[in-house]
Amino acid sequence: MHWHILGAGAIGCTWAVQLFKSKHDVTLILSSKERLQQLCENNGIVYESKDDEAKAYNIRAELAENDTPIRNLLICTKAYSTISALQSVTDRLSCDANVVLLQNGLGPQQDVVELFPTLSIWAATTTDGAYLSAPFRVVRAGYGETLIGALSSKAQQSGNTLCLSPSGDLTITLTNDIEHKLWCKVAINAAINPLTALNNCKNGMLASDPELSGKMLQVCSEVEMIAAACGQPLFEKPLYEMALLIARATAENYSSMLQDIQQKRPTEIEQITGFLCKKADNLKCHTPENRSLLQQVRQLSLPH
Ligand SMILES: NC(=O)C1=CN([C@@H]2O[C@H](COP(=O)(O)OP(=O)(O)OC[C@H]3O[C@@H](n4cnc5c(N)ncnc54)[C@H](OP(=O)(O)O)[C@@H]3O)[C@@H](O)[C@H]2O)C=CC1
Ligand SMILES: CC(C)(CO)C(=O)C(=O)O
Repeated sequence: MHWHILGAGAIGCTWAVQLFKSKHDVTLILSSKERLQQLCENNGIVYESKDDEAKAYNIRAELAENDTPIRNLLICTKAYSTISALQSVTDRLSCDANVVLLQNGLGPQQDVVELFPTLSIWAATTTDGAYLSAPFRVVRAGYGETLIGALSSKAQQSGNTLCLSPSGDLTITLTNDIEHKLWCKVAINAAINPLTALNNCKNGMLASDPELSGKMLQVCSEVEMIAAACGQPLFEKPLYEMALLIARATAENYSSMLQDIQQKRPTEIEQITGFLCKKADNLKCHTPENRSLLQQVRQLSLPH
């Protein structure tokens, strides 16, 4: 199976290597000639993990302007780039193409389904962890699970025909309720990411500092109210208990939002808290804690 991957960051490089190792044909679609040159100088993607020493994988790459058809596309950009990334290659998609969106946050996935109603759109959410130690040098930091499910009606009608597994060290599970899984992930990210970003602290502090735990409790109650009003009840346990569990399990981690701010990159705040606040506005729900976090993180986030 031939997979094109748009977004050769930490997650895109991880997937490229794992699909390549599982004998899929893989082509990266890069954003510029400079990035093609970088990949070439790197001798491909260098991948390392606790089980594998650093090793280079010679993975093919091209620009969006190339005109070969795309049958399977995985988009692993940040959520704010999903739509423009997809638009850069839409004229190359074959009529039966599968498009998989692997991003944190919510909003772009639904926008893509609306903008491209005839495409077979899938969404994915992952608890894997990876980071780049340099361009195209990826370190697999955590082994989690990736849930994938059909989002558009065309994907739903096609059944579970997505050919992604077996895919090396990735644990991939198909789900028929991906929207709910995306809501659960966005709720956890809304509980943890803005507070750690604004307080410049590791995730564990949200569980150990009573003042921060109190704020997280308020954030969680508002998020639960919005989710319920949108017909998306979250976990069996209260969101606050789930967020505390995850903050403790990832106590030594810096959230992705804090890392984005520290490294002067745009954040995904609009697709996390921004998405929830927009829903709250439409439903006339009062969500002062999330609104305040949204405004404060906006001030620290670089525009994209
Ligand atoms: N890293 C992790 O451990 C986890 C990440 N996630 C989520 O996965 C998603 C991806 O994260 P991550 O890999 O860390 O992000 P990165 O920022 O590392 O990678 C994003 C990549 O997308 C590329 N890109 C953006 N627009 C385009 C375009 N139009 N054409 C080609 N390439 C493009 C960027 O390349 P360029 O710089 O050349 O523009 C960049 O390399 C995010 O939503 C994140 O929240 C979820 C769980 C864990
Ligand atoms: C779960 C959490 C908060 C772990 O750091 C995360 O997904 C993130 O940082 O974006």
